[in-house]
Amino acid sequence: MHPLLKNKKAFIFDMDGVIVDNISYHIDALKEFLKQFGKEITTEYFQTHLNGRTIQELVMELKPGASKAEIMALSEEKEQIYRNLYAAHITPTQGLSDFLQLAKKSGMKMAVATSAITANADFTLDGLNIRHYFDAIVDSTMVIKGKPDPQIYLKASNLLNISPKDCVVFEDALAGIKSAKAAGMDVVGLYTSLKEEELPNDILLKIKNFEEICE
Ligand SMILES: O=P(O)(O)OC[C@H]1O[C@@H](O)[C@H](O)[C@@H](O)[C@@H]1O
Repeated sequence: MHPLLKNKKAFIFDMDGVIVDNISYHIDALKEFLKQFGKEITTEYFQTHLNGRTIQELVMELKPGASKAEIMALSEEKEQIYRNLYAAHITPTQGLSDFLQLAKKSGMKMAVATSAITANADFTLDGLNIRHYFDAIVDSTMVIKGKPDPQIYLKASNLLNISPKDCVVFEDALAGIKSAKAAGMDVVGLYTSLKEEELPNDILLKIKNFEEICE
């Protein structure tokens, strides 16, 4: 285990871009979904404005005044496109399985805190058969405010019963890093979705994948 992580008590994992390196599939799915609204996005716009935020919030911007049921139906529509695209490719981020085993053996509490909807969390955690590693799983349907608000990370630390200062968050997205820092947690940034130099510098570590911190 990396020396900077050893004296922490809990690891909280973001899901998309961290547990799976899948952001290009989300971008393709979103482009497809947005066609019905006559909208187009660039990869850069996605990275700076949308990655890590909930699809529900985006749907609310696309359809002001939509009911909760309409928001969830449209969110599910986009996420179904994503799951169809990614299902044949689902793979854990390099080194993840070894890292989860190592962390579990060293007594670390672990949680997932994702802006995804429940169906996507199920798809990923059961698809990779890793649900059993986690003491808590928080998705976007369980909080009122999504990332960059700190609520989701605070809820995860609360469920683990570990103080924020003893938690390390693994994140790839700018909104997610803001959320974790606002919750008072240290962040390990994965440069999966963004380039290394695009991640902020005021974080604990920048890594390409979990292999780097397994020893
Ligand atoms: O990185 P996280 O918090 O797991 O985020 C998941 C979300 O990331 C966003 O980028 C996607 O557009 C969402 O559809 C997805 O649910």
